Amino acid sequence: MKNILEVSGLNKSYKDFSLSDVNFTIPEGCIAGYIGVNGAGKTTTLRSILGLTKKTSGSIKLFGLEMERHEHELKNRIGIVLDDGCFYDELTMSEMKNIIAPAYTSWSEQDYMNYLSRFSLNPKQKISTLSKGMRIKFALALALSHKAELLIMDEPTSGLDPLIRSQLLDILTDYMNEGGKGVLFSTHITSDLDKIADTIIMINNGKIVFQEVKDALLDSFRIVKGDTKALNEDTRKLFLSLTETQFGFTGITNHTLEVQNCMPNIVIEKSTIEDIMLANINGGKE
Ligand SMILES: Nc1ncnc2c1ncn2[C@@H]1O[C@H](COP(=O)(O)OP(=O)(O)OP(=O)(O)O)[C@@H](O)[C@H]1O
Repeated sequence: MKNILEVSGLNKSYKDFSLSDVNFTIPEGCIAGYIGVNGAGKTTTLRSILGLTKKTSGSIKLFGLEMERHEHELKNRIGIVLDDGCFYDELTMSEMKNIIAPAYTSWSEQDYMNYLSRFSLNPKQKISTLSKGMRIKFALALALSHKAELLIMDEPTSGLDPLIRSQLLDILTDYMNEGGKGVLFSTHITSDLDKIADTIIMINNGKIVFQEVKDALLDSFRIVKGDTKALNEDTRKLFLSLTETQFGFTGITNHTLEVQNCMPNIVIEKSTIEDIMLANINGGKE
């Protein structure tokens, strides 16, 4: 399978924060969820990929081509939805579109009009009067109207109501069904990824913690509940994170079989992506 995006050895240093040796790939046909808590380095990664932030070192390849050497051609093939929007507030959506569309060689006015209608957006409305959800829909309409093969979206669902979030997820599903596409979607609302992501990439404190196929990831971690008497020096080591109260313990493990074998009277439940993300931060074990 071809890789749509390859990030290798990406480093970026600010005064108080560094992205350190960030590596991940997005193969064709993959929706990758890029997760991490506030300040983990998601936006810095996405902006570095897009050349909006100057990286310290590393290689970004899109469709097998180096971003630095083929920036103009490659940007034509990417749809971008950033949380700050980068729009001129005093313009209408139609005027803003007239500035953006000529930058793309494969702009489709028909697709654009279809998306505006699907999103119930009026092209004559001023950008300053758009709600947050409307701004994101407008950014998405622009991103999807030039036959982009990779969509890069920074927190597209944050601040959106459940109805708009669910519409966005439907649109991404339709987009992927066209074939040959990829999506990199940063978020801390991990429940959206339960529905649509194929791969989960987690970043914490500027470092990649894991890149895993979502189903395999969800399969490998389990929540375990039981009496604290079952905890001892050895069994504690089987957990990434543990919470203990007077009523018992709750832990998250990726050693489920061992836990089952050596801990009696426990309850084992499935974990969510959020449980796994938090365990990888709070547990601190690698
Ligand atoms: N231009 C900058 N100059 C200095 N530090 C910066 C700059 N941009 C970001 N940072 C710092 O880099 C760190 C990572 O920020 P970043 O925006 O990448 O995180 P994030 O994971 O996207 O967080 P959030 O979910 O809150 O958007 C933060 O500590 C932030 O303060």
